[in-house]
Amino acid sequence: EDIQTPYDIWLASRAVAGSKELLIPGAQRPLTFRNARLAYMMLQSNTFGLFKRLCGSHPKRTVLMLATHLARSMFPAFRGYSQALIIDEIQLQFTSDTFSWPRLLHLTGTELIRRYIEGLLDSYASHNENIVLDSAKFTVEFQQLQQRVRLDCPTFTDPLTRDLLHESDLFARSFNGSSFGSISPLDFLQMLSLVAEIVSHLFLILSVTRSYTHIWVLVLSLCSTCLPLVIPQAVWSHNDYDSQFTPREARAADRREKMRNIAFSDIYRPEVQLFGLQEWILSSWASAWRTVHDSELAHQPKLSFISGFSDSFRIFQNLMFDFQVPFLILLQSSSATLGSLSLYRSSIHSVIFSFRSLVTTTKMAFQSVFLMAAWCASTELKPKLQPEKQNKVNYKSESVAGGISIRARRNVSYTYPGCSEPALKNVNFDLIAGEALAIVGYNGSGKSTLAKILLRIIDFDEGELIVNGHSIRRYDPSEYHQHLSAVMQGFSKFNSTFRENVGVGSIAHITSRESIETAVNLAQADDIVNSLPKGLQTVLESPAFEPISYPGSISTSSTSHGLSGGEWQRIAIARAFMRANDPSIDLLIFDEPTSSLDAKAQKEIFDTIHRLTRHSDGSRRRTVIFITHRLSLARKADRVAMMENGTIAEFGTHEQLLEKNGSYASLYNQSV
Ligand SMILES: Nc1ncnc2c1ncn2[C@@H]1O[C@H](COP(=O)(O)OP(=O)(O)OP(=O)(O)O)[C@@H](O)[C@H]1O
Repeated sequence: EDIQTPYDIWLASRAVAGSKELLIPGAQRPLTFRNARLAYMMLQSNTFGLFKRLCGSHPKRTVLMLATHLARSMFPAFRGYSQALIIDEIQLQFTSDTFSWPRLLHLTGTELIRRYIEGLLDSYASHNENIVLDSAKFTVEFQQLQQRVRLDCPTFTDPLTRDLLHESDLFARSFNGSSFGSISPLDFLQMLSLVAEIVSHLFLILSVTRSYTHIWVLVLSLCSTCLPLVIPQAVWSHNDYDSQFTPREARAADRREKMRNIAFSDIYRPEVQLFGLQEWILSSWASAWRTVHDSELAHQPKLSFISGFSDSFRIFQNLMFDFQVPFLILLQSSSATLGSLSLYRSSIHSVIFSFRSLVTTTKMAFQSVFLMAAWCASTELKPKLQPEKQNKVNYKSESVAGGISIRARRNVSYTYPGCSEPALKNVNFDLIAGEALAIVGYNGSGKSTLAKILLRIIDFDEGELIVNGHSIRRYDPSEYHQHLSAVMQGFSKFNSTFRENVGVGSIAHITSRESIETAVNLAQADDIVNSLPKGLQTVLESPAFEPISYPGSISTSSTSHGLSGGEWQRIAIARAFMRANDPSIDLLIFDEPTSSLDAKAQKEIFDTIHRLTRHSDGSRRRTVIFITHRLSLARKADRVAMMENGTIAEFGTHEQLLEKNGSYASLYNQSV
């Protein structure tokens, strides 16, 4: 097997012995020799790089975190030892009749100061650790989001890629600890600390084992520790932010979720690519994250100089109550001191508990290695539509006058993944720059599929598509998208304000009220805006948005406003008009943009589209392709493509097709 990259390791770990099937995403990997070897390979080649990537913004603090983690793991042994010394001293004073209060106070005082310093160090270490972890959490979530908005639709259709992203998400989410357990690189840190704790205790145990009494204590301790294995586990207590959120923070938390939703949802992906929303999503998410994080920080325990005290008082508890009858009996018949026995016993307890934690943590870490592999591999994923560097050509607007020229050659065909029948087959046509093409045909005949291929949202399997003299595959999709505007059939309905729903059509102008109002006016949506309670600022209800509720989140259902299909359609048209008049736009594609509008509105919108495709002197400026079921609109186009069963059955002017007296003529005659 040639296993080298994190992707290879991840894929190999999903293999089911004796079967060709793969483990379902998120499934636990069995502990086999092969998986252990894979985990080792992953750790060896990627752990350092990953740590560097996640904690790279705080290198000094990370080193300090590692050091304090190790140092703190030795505190319990050190504490036990110093406690034993005090007990021995007191015992000696009692037995030798030299008891003195000042001596006792001196000893206790020294111990209190030691504990105070230890508490202070603890507090500083936690403070430092929080800073490093917060930054790692941000990085992991940011990179996850970045990778989502970077990838295109065809990349997501690959089932293996979907599984990879699923497991990579599990890894990213594990940083929050609460939902999936604490599987993360921190497990390795935890394992290191536990090993250090065990070693320090073992060292202590060995150094004080002096008599048979100690062996007895060892046996007794083992018994007393193993019996109550059912000791209630410490329960992770969540910080309850309920009612602590200010409205601004609640809005930020809400916005963070919305941006995540846009980045993750398949529904939004085409338009995220088409309108180049990547940067906007990332920056909006990052700023909302910071607002929420700042508020969470305000509720977290502060670095405190008094925290050392609380721990100091435990010494009294240990001194007074932590002795048991068997130990006292043993003590009577032995030369061992009370302090050494108490230390011995607590160390054995600690070793046993730490060992149990180590086993649990190691099991989790073993699983997390494969999720880590998924995360590392997912950051390397390449968008499928991205051309190889050596094949890439720059899109030149001025290369063809009057818009974009399109030639579909050699039987362009496309079959959706998982389908047996092609949705598009043997498509060939020529469109001169500046021409208007109407695509008509029955439902399911492949019109939208052809539009998506022309929009470079999906690829095609066979044939050749030449745009402005070059294969469409040679353009960087994001560059190509900057030269077109579109209304897609399944356009996005963002759970956001009316203004933002329109503004995303041109991110550069999203804050310009004037641009938005112009686009709204062109799409004849002014009346809708005027009827809304807060005008452009009204939050619209999106069927695609599923808000995740959490304490303090605002209820969007009570504040958002629903719209009709036709009203949403006007928003989509306004969105396309946001950039349609930009000089860089060469192609407009409208997939049934006015299907829900009345005849008058349809005509007016098409007049606007026609105006946008012409210079003021009437010369051609942009190519326009529109899909419509309304043949009275189609007849106004320069060319008409009649689609049937996934192919262009007839192509020509309206008059030519009528003359032909074929499918188009019969469809036309039925509709008038
Ligand atoms: N995502 C998809 N996965 C699998 N098959 C699909 C997908 N989208 C469309 N199809 C299939 O491809 C064929 C063409 O669909 P397409 O949406 O291009 O038709 P259309 O001509 O635009 O139809 P309509 O007039 O109803 O909008 C149909 O048979 C449809 O079922």
